[in-house]
Amino acid sequence: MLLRLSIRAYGLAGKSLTMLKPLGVKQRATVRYLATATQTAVAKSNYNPLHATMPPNHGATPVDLETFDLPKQVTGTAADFTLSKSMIAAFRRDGIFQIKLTPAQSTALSRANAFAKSFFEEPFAVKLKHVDDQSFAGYVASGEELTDGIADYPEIFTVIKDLPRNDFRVQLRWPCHGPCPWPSDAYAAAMQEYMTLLGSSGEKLLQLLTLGLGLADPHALTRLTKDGWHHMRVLQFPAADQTNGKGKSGRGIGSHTDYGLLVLSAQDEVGGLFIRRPIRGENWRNWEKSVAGYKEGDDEWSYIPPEPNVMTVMAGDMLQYLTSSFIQSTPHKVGLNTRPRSVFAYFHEPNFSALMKPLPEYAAAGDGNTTDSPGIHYGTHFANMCMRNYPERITAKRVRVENRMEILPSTVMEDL
Ligand SMILES: O=C(O)CCC(=O)C(=O)O
Ligand SMILES: [Fe+2]
Repeated sequence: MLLRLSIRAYGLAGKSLTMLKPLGVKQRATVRYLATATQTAVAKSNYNPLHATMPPNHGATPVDLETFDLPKQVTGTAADFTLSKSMIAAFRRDGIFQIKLTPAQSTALSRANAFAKSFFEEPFAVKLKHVDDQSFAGYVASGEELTDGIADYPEIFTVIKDLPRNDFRVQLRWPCHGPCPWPSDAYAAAMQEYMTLLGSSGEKLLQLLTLGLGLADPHALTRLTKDGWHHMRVLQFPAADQTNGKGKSGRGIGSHTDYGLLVLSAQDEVGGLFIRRPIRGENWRNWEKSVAGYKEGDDEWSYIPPEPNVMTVMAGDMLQYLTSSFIQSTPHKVGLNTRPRSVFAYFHEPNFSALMKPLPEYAAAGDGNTTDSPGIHYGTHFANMCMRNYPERITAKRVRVENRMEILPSTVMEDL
């Protein structure tokens, strides 16, 4: 059987090879389908129907990700160590991997999804009431969020730490701190239950990364997430022909990286997520220079087919900074499909006040960071990103009117 394949890893990008045998293994990320008649040959041997969910008009390669099952507890056994090494290898090879949802997470996700759907079905005027002028939490209309200055299409409900007005940080007018404008108590309970369950996966992943990275301090990563600034975006993308015409056609969200440690994302069966695998020579530092819009139009993207009962795990900017780019944050973008699509993206983050310093074991890895670097204040990075993405939101206006960004230096805590 003759298969024409093109290998896109590193120096071989774009070159095509002729192979005389079928692929005996699962189609891996290094192999790219060409839209030719020979594709049917692939289809016969290892056709994955999920690949066909890729949104139209995208030049990308569907990939099958490595999927891991998290242990009940991470205790440093040989099995934990092997798992941690495989996860780090997957991050460095693919920029992303999957973990299985636990039965409790699946149940909580279904419940949260029912609340999400019924809120998004409310009249626009009702949804618009759920915004907060201090926290950036709540409803984001389709076309309101900007990536690289261009409107994105999903409707979003953003869950940010729900702080009462008498919390000292709200009183002191810290940027992004305030209540979450929930549609109802039941909605809040469903979202918070799901986030708590994901939080425990996030902590296990950090414990595993600590093992796999060989960190001398077993708490080097988990101490950063004490009272972590975990948040979630409940997203609903319209079908490609149901947009308001504000952004680029076919685009759901422009290419970007996310800001903190880990992104755990559960998508429905429709499909739309593309990621950029680590490519030698490509580096970015989103905290210094925006990665928004990065190489959005080229073909070097991988399509992540929507597998049931898994979450994808991507790395955020702070994990990249801590490891001096040994693990890079994962550029990703979203395409609109022929049907509406829903996603829960959960962000496992450092404490807002935490000051990131390169991990000593990785500080000299050639990324220009040393343990003497002044470090990055996560809260400043997060607030900068909110101001960049929602410049016209009532919350951003209030930040500007009250000069709240100037408060940020006083929110830093060197030792958590
Ligand atoms: O739609 C997705 O799968 C990812 C969404 C995303 O990138 C985000 O919310 O930051
Ligand atoms: Fe994202």
